[in-house]
Amino acid sequence: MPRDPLIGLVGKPSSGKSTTLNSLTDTTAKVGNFPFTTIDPNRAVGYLQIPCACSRTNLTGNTPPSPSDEPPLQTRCKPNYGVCQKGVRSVPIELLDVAGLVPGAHMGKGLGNKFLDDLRHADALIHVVDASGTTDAEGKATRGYDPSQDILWLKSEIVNWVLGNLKQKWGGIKRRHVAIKAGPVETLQGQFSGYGGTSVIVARALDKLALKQPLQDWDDDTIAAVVNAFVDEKFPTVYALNKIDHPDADKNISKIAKQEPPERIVLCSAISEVFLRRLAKQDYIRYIPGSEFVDTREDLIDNGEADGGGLKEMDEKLKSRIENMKDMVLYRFGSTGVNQVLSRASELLGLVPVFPVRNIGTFGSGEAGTSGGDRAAVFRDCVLVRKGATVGDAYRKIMGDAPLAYVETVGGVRVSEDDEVRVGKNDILSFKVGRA
Ligand SMILES: Nc1nc2c(ncn2[C@@H]2O[C@H](COP(=O)(O)OP(=O)(O)OP(=O)(O)O)[C@@H](O)[C@H]2O)c(=O)[nH]1
Repeated sequence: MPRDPLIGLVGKPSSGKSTTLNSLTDTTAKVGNFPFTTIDPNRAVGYLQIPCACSRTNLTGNTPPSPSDEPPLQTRCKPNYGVCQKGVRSVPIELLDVAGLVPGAHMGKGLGNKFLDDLRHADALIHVVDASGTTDAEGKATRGYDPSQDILWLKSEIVNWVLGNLKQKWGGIKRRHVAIKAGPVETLQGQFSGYGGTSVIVARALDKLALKQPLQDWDDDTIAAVVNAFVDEKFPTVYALNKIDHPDADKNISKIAKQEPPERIVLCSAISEVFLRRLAKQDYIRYIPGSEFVDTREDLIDNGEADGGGLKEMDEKLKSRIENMKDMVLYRFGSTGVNQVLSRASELLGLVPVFPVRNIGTFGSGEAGTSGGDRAAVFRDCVLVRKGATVGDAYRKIMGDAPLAYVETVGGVRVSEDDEVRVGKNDILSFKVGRA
């Protein structure tokens, strides 16, 4: 059965990894349950925000049109896991906290191999970079450090780890490759499977390089280029440029922006997100996590809520911190950026949310005419599948090995097991179990 996607968080000490993880996994937020039963100590559950199927205005689920402008199904959306607020659904996703990375890790420095061993399970990485330049490569306090260096050394640690292991065995690998007349994908997949490398990933890496020479003639540079391409494919990485609230961050961000593609970069201030959520919990402000909207008691009174929305009065020091945060982070960057970090990682992986429903007419989970459960509720479930997944892949992920009779999508239209699942197409599915 295809497993759930796993996103690894990496970063040198003091880059803000724990703060970022805390803001992504905020257990006290109203996010509901999650479906993962066995959680490793170094795993955590984050919530990926996606536009929910309930926000599609063309879906009515056999209900009379709503008198308001609201999409007709939105008020009845009740996820089993996570939450859905005004059509924005928070879907649980597993995160892996990969600790102890410092330069030299591939030679066993820091937590070294332990770190690299954990990493092999991740499908994508979030590299938390201290964009303020106030911590050196080992995480010690300094000023004026160039954080673009962190991006380079972290990648090279992973590459050197894989390369070191491969080169130790290269003689034998070559001989076997020639003896059994294997293809390069087959041979390399055998070597890279321990890092979660599938034949599709290996083939994509080799396609990018378009090598002419046969594997047995590869020189050291070619082997290194192959490992580099494999690491790029296996661990697509988002750079979370953290501490953007710090005055030194701007120049470092400009430098990294010249070095890395824009879709890999997200600017964030993890500490601002943690701070805002804490104040919201203590009823000092109204704040939708991850948004740019922060309302104080005064703001709400100005907006006509006489009791200030029941919010508490803040002292001058707290008020000025909030104003400062609005100026330095929210107004300049649109949000604290923390939610975008996860969204970007999911985009890199090409995750597609699939909404399995029992009843394709109502989008509910109870069959029409049966009792039990909240029959008015819609889109109870949502699972994340990878780009290119088929209806059959989604079925096996959700239902396991049970025999499949047929599958329907919106409008009761039958779809084939081989049809691809995409956002807005074949992503609301009703599986009929049994013999066709
Ligand atoms: N200015 C600023 N400081 C931050 C931000 N995020 C984290 N910090 C500070 O950076 C320091 C390190 O943060 P942590 O989250 O503990 O960093 P870490 O990477 O988990 O560090 P280790 O536990 O040593 O691996 C703390 O003093 C945080 O308060 C941010 O967005 N802005």
